[in-house]
Amino acid sequence: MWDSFSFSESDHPRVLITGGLGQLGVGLAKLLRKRFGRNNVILSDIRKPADNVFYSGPFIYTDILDYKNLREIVVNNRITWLFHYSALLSAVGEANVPLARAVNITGLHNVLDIAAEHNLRLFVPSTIGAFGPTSPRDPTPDLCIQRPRTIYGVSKVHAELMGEYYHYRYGLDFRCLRYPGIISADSQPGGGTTDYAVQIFHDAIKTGKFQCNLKPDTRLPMMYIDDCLKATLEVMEAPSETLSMRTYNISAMSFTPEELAQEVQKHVPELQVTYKVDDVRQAIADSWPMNFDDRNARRDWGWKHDYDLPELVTTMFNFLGEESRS
Ligand SMILES: NC(=O)c1ccc[n+]([C@@H]2O[C@H](COP(=O)([O-])OP(=O)(O)OC[C@H]3O[C@@H](n4cnc5c(N)ncnc54)[C@H](O)[C@@H]3O)[C@@H](O)[C@H]2O)c1
Ligand SMILES: C[C@@H](O)[C@H](N)C(=O)O
Repeated sequence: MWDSFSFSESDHPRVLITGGLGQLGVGLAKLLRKRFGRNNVILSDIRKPADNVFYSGPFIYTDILDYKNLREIVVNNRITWLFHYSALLSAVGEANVPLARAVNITGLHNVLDIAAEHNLRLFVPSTIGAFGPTSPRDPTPDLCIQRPRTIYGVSKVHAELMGEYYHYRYGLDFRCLRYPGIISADSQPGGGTTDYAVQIFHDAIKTGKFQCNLKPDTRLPMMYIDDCLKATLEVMEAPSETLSMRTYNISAMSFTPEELAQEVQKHVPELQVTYKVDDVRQAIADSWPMNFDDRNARRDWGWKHDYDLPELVTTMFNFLGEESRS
């Protein structure tokens, strides 16, 4: 269906993004299309895309739980790189453990087997949620105890270990980054513990009131979406021999709701913040890293973030302010 790409585009990887209609996938597709050509990047999901997404480049229905459907798409489109974004995040995962187990674990098995069979370069994101209460939390290094207490975290540790196992056992080119909580202006988070840090911007603009579901002093690692997507492309393009590991922490900033609210109030001084703690999310956040040690990523493939907290907040308001004026 998408075979009419130009000659120069044929030198590039042929990319498939699974779970691409969530918070991160559309932005990733935009970045990759700029780099590799519009028709070389196929966005996929089980949901119906909005018009602007559908018309911005190739989109296809892909259910990662349907092994044959996934394999057919990889074969028919001659996919060479796969970004596996489908998942149920931490809070929605706790609300539906059987579905999270299916999507995050069985789905990953399908993706791994197809990637190994067709010699794909495979990116699977992991998360700060892959650590737990017995991990060192301030800071959390790449290699330490990982005993998460959510199905999301358990499935992500499983993904890290399975990907690395397939790499060493079968030569699969598996690459994995542990993302912090990601903050974006033009896409909504999909039900995680860090969602408050996106919601505060929308509520500040719309109502001037924000009710936070975590305690004011809950410190978590966070990152602006542009940094996250830049890191993802960089680690996929890094020469294999520069990667001393296959799973890396990446970090940009760490803050508490109180610190974020203070920075937001520099732009919206009238913002009123109240706290109504969600026990499930609070317990999850209390077991996660407070600061992330990403020295190995910085050393091996030159990772460097661009956005700190003030820069992030200014960028979010510039974007949302423009949107509300248009
Ligand atoms: N957003 C963050 O803060 C963050 C942080 C760390 C890691 N990550 C990881 O990055 C990836 C993308 O995150 P996101 O925030 O865009 O997630 P999201 O929840 O917003 O989107 C996930 C997508 O997966 C799709 N999906 C669910 N079941 C599926 C199935 N059976 N087949 C195909 N697709 C299916 C959903 O429809 C959804 O569009 C995830 O793996 C997530 O764990 C995200
Ligand atoms: C941190 C991350 O994996 C996701 N945003 C969550 O809170 O579940």
